[in-house]
Amino acid sequence: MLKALNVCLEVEAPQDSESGTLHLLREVSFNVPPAHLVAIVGPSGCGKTTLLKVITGILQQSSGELLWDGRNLSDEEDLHPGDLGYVPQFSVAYDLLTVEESIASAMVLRTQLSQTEDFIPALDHILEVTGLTHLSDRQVKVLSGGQKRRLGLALELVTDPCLLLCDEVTSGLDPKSENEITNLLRELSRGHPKRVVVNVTHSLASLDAYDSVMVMYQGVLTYHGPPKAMMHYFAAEHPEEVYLKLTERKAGDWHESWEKHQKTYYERHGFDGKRALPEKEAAKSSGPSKTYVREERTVAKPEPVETHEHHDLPPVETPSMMTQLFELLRRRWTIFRRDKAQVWLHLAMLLGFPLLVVIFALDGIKPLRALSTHQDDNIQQEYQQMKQHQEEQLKAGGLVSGLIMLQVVLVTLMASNNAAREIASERLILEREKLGGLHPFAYIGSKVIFLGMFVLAQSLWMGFFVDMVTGGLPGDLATKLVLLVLASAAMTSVCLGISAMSKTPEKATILCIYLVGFQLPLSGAVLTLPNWLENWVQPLVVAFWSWSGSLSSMRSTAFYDAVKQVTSTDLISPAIAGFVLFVHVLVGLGMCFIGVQRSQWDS
Ligand SMILES: Nc1ncnc2c1ncn2[C@@H]1O[C@H](COP(=O)(O)OP(=O)(O)OP(=O)(O)O)[C@@H](O)[C@H]1O
Repeated sequence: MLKALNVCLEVEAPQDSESGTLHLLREVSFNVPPAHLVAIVGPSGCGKTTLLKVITGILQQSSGELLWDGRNLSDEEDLHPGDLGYVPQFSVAYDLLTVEESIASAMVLRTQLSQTEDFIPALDHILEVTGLTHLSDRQVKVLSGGQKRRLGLALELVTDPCLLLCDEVTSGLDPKSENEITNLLRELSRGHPKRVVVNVTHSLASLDAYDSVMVMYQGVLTYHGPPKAMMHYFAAEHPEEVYLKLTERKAGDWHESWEKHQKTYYERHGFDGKRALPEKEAAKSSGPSKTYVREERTVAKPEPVETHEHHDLPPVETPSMMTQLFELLRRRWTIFRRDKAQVWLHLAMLLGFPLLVVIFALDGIKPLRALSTHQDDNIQQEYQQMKQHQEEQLKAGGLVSGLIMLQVVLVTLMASNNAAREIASERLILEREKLGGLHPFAYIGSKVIFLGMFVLAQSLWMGFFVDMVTGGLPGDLATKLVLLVLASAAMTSVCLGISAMSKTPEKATILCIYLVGFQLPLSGAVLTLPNWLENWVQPLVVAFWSWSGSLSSMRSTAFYDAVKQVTSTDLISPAIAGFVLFVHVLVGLGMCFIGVQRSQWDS
């Protein structure tokens, strides 16, 4: 049984509002007996979704209690992820996966069926009961609104939950489909002796199929009883008239009225967990409010519940973290492969950016090579010899510094492009999957491995290619490559952190673009910052560490002096630069962990 006792939810009102607090739910109390299908109806904005979110635990009530099967959900642990099914209003499937792939992925992430031979039959069964078999190989992006709602429901059926909460799963369907889905919800409510199915709906036409209806109005519960008795309670001829009746009184008055009648209605219809009263006795036992409610006509007797034979099985166990991680990686890779625009963009950047660096090097390769032949231990002598070629040397210094910086900036640009939207663009799916038992480390691990492949491919190819074409830039190649990889990893990690903390992909993208945009001017490679500012800014600038560490790796060559002539920014040793970049990676991962853990349903 699902029970609510005086559940209230208050939030801070917007600053310009007169009162300091908004009462989204006020003293909502109800009992929903087992094997029961209940509809929540009410005018838009009356708190239906909010009530569902409080039941799921997404929102925490300010006061009051919620009990499931006698267990207080506020004091004890939330429901087991396998016991709770929540179909939100929005689609929680990836556009580029097919219907079948989406359900199969939910099964792998939320159950241990993937290891067994029951996997395919279970998948086929879910497709069949939700009427999606003929759409199984269709991509989610081409589904209609109604079909997406069926899919949302199918994704929740993978764990056979005891408490199934649906937010407008029947909205946007044609009357036939709406009937089919309502009947399916009804059948599901009978499929387990303890199961409760709740559906928020705007459609008043098919209320008769529900065992009971809750009518919400401005955050209060104004009625909870059988659909036919609802018409009587509100003295309405048609269900639609109920909404009109609601506006005739204040929400508080409706609430008081219902408080007076709730007990009687519950006793009469057996919602208090006891047997329903015989009809005659029930009619005597309560008279609805004389002023607002007419004499009761025929009260719909709840249909005899046809409970399927069902053993009280423990909730479906969630799979191991590694299983989830590999499934997330597999799924991410499938989505990436199918997003042709992304694939081409990545290829263009991977191959085009190193070419861009090389184009800038073309003119300067000659003096660069000339300079490289003069390197030896006697730098002073070398310097004297080179004095006459002052101009070429300055050019070579500027070129070496510029080429290293250009590589770093382009690599960080690719990194931010890879990571900025990675989490923010799938936030709601992540929230749903977290509720379904997804381990945050499995999720973050899959992102680290997926983006790590780009980090390695982009930075190593950039480093090797430029080195190969220019005939070898000065300095130790291995050190330069490590610093380039670390620059890419640091920017990827920080941008992934920004993505995890941001409410929308747009916000994440803008922040990451700013971050990359400021790398060049703040690195000190072109203009030197004042000392007092440098100490504050430099620790945060990825490009500075990779650039200056790479230049320092040339310390034993004539290039170092040449470079020092074109910049007065202090250059940091490769070891320190590598360490600071590694710290950046850790900070980004920390942000990512905090952001992923944080609940962001309102994205
Ligand atoms: N976090 C919040 N802060 C402030 N107000 C909120 C918050 N969440 C919801 N609300 C407000 O609470 C009210 C109820 O919202 P809710 O989404 O529950 O309505 P609803 O009955 O489901 O509406 P609809 O039928 O249109 O989906 C709305 O006025 C909404 O603006």
